[in-house]
Amino acid sequence: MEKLEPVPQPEWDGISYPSFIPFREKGAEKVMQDIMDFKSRESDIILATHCKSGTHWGYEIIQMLLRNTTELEKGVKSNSMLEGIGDLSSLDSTPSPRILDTHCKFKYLPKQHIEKRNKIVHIVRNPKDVCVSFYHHALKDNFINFNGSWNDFYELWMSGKLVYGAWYSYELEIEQAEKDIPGMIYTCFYEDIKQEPVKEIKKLADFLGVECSATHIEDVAKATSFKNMQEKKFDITQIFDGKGFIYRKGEIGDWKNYFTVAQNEQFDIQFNEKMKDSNLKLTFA
Ligand SMILES: Nc1ncnc2c1ncn2[C@@H]1O[C@H](COP(=O)(O)OS(=O)(=O)O)[C@@H](OP(=O)(O)O)[C@H]1O
Repeated sequence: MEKLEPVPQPEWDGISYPSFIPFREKGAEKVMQDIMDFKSRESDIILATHCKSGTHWGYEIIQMLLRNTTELEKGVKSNSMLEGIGDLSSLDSTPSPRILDTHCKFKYLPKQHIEKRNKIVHIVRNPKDVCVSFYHHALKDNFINFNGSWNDFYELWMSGKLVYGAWYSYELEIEQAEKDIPGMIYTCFYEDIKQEPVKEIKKLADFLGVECSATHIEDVAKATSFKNMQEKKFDITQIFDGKGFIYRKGEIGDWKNYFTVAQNEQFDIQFNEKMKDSNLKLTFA
């Protein structure tokens, strides 16, 4: 594959962001302040994820539950990402309930949404698989300043300097918020949804306050299977090699195909140190 020229990455508050975030056009301060000042509706759902944790998947499950449909949303999910939309007032015309997704840390979420205790769905994924998924994304899409090998990417991850900040700080911050404001955030795990989609989608429906039949839940699980989404969803990177990067593999444990024994040991040491006060129960299968 032809190598891409690196592009400069915008920064704000010590964190770098992908080049498609409209920092250059609007100014970083304005983009982030607009998110924090965003006027929330009671019915808004924020889908909060660190990158590559299953955002597109979660988005489709939520929209199917809320809209009582099994149709995948048309097109690329780009008009719901808080930091990706240049002009947030464009969301004024989106009918309720709106699903708004973001990879920004909890402290940058819309203040009103938090004050009103509106719902937040948070998906966590084994960070080793997140790292591998991120690596593939970075290779195909020049949204971060990366042009290297797996080992280079692994080092970048370990340095905590990837876009949106370190996985650890993201997850620890949202875990703390979940403790501080009980009932507002629903945390689910990529691996659980993959292994028991019907059970997990039912739990999500309960959190969202959506009543639906067992048949509908089963249909949503089928419609949002990796195979169906990979086949039917348009992925902008299909222009690169026909495969895209959003619906790449959709598996648990792909990290084992990339991490060396030494990298895995080093990762575990960092993970155990950073997460020593966390109660997150992750699956490292
Ligand atoms: N339906 C379904 N089932 C299982 N897995 C799925 C599904 N849809 C997307 N994916 C996988 O999620 C990974 C992409 O995560 P995100 O959507 O969060 O990416 S992004 O940060 O918004 O770019 C990416 O993971 P990898 O395949 O490991 O790269 C996707 O394949």
